[in-house]
Amino acid sequence: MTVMIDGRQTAAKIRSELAKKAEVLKNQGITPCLAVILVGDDPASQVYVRNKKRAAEKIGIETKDLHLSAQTAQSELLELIDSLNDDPSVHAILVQMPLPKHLDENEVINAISPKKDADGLHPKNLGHLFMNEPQALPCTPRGIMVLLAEYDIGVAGKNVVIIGRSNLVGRPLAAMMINVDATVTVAHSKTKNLPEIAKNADILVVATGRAEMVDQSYVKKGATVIDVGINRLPDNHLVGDVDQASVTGVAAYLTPVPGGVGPMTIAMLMQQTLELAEKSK
Ligand SMILES: Nc1nc(=O)c2c([nH]1)NC[C@@H]1CN(c3ccc(C(=O)N[C@@H](CCC(=O)O)C(=O)O)cc3)C=[N+]21
Repeated sequence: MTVMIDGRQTAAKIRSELAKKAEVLKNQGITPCLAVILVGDDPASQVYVRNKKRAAEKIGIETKDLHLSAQTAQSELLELIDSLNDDPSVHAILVQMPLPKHLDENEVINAISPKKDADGLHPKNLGHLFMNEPQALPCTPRGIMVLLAEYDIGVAGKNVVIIGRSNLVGRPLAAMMINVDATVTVAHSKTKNLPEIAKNADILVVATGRAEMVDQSYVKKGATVIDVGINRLPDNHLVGDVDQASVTGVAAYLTPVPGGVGPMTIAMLMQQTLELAEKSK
């Protein structure tokens, strides 16, 4: 029997708590505000940005939409970030990734004030995370930790295998897992004997960006499988990085795509915006 983890429901519950928190802040004269910078016209990015905006509106978080052309120069983007850093009405800044090739993502993340780092990706915040004194946290890994807690899936002492070592997901998730006493393996495209290593996992997190690459040969009976992938197929339907049909019946818990980690990412972004607004007092 495989329990499907309901990210939509968990995210909805969190959002309704956040709406109350936003109300409290407003009564204190603070209107929480998230600035979202989107460079270029990637259709997937536009969908995410729209989802973020809708979630923010419902909670009572203001958003500032800054849509720049795909040809925007690095200097222009950095100037925009500087002006948002200096704008007291803005509490959180997110630059939608990936950026067009001619732009330097790391330099852009570095330019965001750590105090307004909606994504928790600034090196200072990543450093705090690695020292187990977390400040702003990356939203997708944080959403995964909250989902596991919500379903009472313990992490301490468990073998956690993370496939994928991105700055957005794999690396910060490894730190979060270490901080709660998991035994962590980070696997990636150069890893040898990947199915064998994955099969050691009590909790397997798949964040490779390769549609349905993980099937039941990677999964230990009774494991928890977290699917971080969002892949749009040519026929326009959405699949994860896990072959869900193959893994169903083997895993004890599985996150679906859509409706798993994705909605949690957005809920965590909203939570962080409120936390940053609160700290700005
Ligand atoms: N600076 C930055 N921060 C991010 O957090 C960030 C980013 N860049 N770039 C891209 C990834 C991806 N991401 C998602 C957010 C929501 C859904 C989401 O809402 N997914 C829905 C379905 C969405 C759909 O229908 O396309 C679901 O899984 O149920 C998915 C993916 C945030 N990311």
